[in-house]
Amino acid sequence: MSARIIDGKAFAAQLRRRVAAEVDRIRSGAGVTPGLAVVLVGDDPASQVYVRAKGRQTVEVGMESFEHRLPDTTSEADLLALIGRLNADVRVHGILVQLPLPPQIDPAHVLDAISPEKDVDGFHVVNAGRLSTGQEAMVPCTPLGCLMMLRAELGVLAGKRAVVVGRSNIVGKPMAQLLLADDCTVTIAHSRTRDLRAVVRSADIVVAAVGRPRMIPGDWIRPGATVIDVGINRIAAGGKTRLVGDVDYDGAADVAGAITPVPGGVGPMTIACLLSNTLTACCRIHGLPAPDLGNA
Ligand SMILES: NC(=O)C1=CN([C@@H]2O[C@H](COP(=O)(O)OP(=O)(O)OC[C@H]3O[C@@H](n4cnc5c(N)ncnc54)[C@H](OP(=O)(O)O)[C@@H]3O)[C@@H](O)[C@H]2O)C=CC1
Ligand SMILES: Nc1nc(=O)c2c([nH]1)NC[C@@H]1CN(c3ccc(C(=O)N[C@@H](CCC(=O)O)C(=O)O)cc3)C=[N+]21
Ligand SMILES: [Mg+2]
Repeated sequence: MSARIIDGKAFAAQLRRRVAAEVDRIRSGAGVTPGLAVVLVGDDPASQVYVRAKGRQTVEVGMESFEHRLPDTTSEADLLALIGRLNADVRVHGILVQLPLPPQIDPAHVLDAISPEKDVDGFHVVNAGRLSTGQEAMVPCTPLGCLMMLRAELGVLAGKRAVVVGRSNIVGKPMAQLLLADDCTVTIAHSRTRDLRAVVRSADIVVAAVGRPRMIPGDWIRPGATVIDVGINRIAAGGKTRLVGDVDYDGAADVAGAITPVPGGVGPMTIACLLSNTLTACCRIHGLPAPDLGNA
């Protein structure tokens, strides 16, 4: 079998067009322009690439973009003070502090300081709690993007056996919550899981969020399964570098029913969902009906 390729770039472009249309609508209707503030501490090259892409796409959908670049010597107190100002700024509806942060800053303190209603990453404990108890939440962008692609690929997810490999607070755990909310039978695997091969082999849906290049070989995949590869791993390739996922793409594409490529899969959807979350946050803050763009 040869898997369908789930085109995350095309999905993301389509979601951005819908966001742009809604931004237009609330600007002319309510006189409100959604604004997203992105904070980058330090000069990690990968983070700079993401932050630049976010800023550009924010402007492209008609939102206001506020970028704050701080030196990697920034103190936690100074970063918390900036977050306080962004929380109070009525032009700002979404706040994202790019991770990872330099070692003198405790990410938990930072995520805690962001007003939950402006927490477009969905990393605040209030949003994690709201998601896991089935209340209206800001949903983390990466799992939300994965869910949207899975729904588009499979239709109803109820009853599917889903295996999420990875249990981080930003990807694995919220991904499992979203699949559970869509009535999947969910297994969360991690570094202490016994016989990972057999666990993965049982899945109709595999979401890989580990951070180990091609750790999941094709022969672990159940024939016809849908594979969502969250991993973004930069590896050396003939003097240059390239990105690969957590799944061996070539091997898995022979057996899977459908698979996301890396790059061009989950990554672009993550940024599109960030824009969608900013629109949602803006609508909730201003008491406007939030459009349903496939949100959880
Ligand atoms: N496309 C996108 O938009 C995004 C991509 N990513 C990418 O996704 C990947 C995961 O990110 P993140 O969740 O932040 O990573 P973390 O490092 O926070 O978590 C990795 C998880 O993988 C588990 N793990 C590690 N080794 C194994 C193993 N041998 N077998 C099974 N499980 C294992 C860990 O288990 P344990 O808990 O036991 O240690 C942990 O739960 C990375 O490649 C990252 O770059 C991340 C965010 C967004
Ligand atoms: N507060 C915070 N929120 C995040 O959502 C967040 C973060 N910190 N820190 C880092 C991770 C990682 N992440 C990615 C986003 C887009 C791509 C993406 O668009 N990738 C392209 C390739 C980009 C390239 O070529 O490098 C693709 O997969 O096609 C990847 C990774 C968001 N993260
Ligand atoms: Mg995210």
